[in-house]
Amino acid sequence: MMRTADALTVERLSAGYPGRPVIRDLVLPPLPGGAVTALVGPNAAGKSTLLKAFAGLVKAAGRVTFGDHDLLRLPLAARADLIGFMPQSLPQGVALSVLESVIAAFEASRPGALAGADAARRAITTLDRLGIADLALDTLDRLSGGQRQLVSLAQALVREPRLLLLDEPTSALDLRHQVTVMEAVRALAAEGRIVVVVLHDLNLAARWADRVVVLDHGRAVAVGTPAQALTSATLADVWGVAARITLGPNGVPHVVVEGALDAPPVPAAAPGVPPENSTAA
Ligand SMILES: Nc1ncnc2c1ncn2[C@@H]1O[C@H](COP(=O)(O)OP(=O)(O)OP(=O)(O)O)[C@@H](O)[C@H]1O
Repeated sequence: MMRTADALTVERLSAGYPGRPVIRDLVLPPLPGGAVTALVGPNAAGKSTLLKAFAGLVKAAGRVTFGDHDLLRLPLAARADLIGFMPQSLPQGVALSVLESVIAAFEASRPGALAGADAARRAITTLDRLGIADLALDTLDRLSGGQRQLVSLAQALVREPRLLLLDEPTSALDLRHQVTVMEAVRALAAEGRIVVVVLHDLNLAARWADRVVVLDHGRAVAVGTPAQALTSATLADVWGVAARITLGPNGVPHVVVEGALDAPPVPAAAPGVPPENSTAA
């Protein structure tokens, strides 16, 4: 039975690479179980580094607690038991079938937990949940970019982790698959998990996340509901764009980017060029 009271707390977290500090003294309000948190911010803000710090894949100092666990001091095997991490890209050159790769992802973290047939059943259920059971026997190397992304997500989900860290799970997906993935993300959170998802599409974040953390230069510059965190002022300060934000009837903000703040004005259409959709006389 999933414990729903667990929250992820981050206190004075610093993380980075040798000679390259990225996250500095980060403090976040507790991220509760059952909620989807979108992590947004410009390129190189430190979003992937933060997820990797939670997962134990980069050097980190400070304090991150998850329920009773002191995450940064937990041995990697114990962390792998709690956390499902979907990286930005799937490694190339792996000659496994989709199904074999998802079974392998399960067995890597829970060796011997299920007999072969049960592990296979679980892997197929996971593929089915993401609408890609028909890819089960395809070789990883022959998949499209979007299919690879869905398989990578299946590898993170198959262990049913309590903390799910997804790095841009929708960046290569068509509209229909974006919805499939975000619905799956919401369903996973509804089961009591904590989901932290890196997204570049702010409207996707606004539509699907309960809260948004805006990261810039390794610091959280806005945290709150989508409407609180995604303001014109934040988009100007952090992304350098002029944006109009409208609020839908359910309070969900919609972001329309009008241009770069330092860009020259867009020239008017040249005279004599018929507007689109007009029929030339
Ligand atoms: N392995 C590494 N070694 C050294 N520096 C790295 C390494 N990986 C990332 N960095 C640096 O850390 C900083 C943050 O990178 P990170 O990948 O966390 O950003 P991000 O917010 O996820 O960016 P993006 O939106 O472009 O994916 C960048 O300046 C990057 O160059």
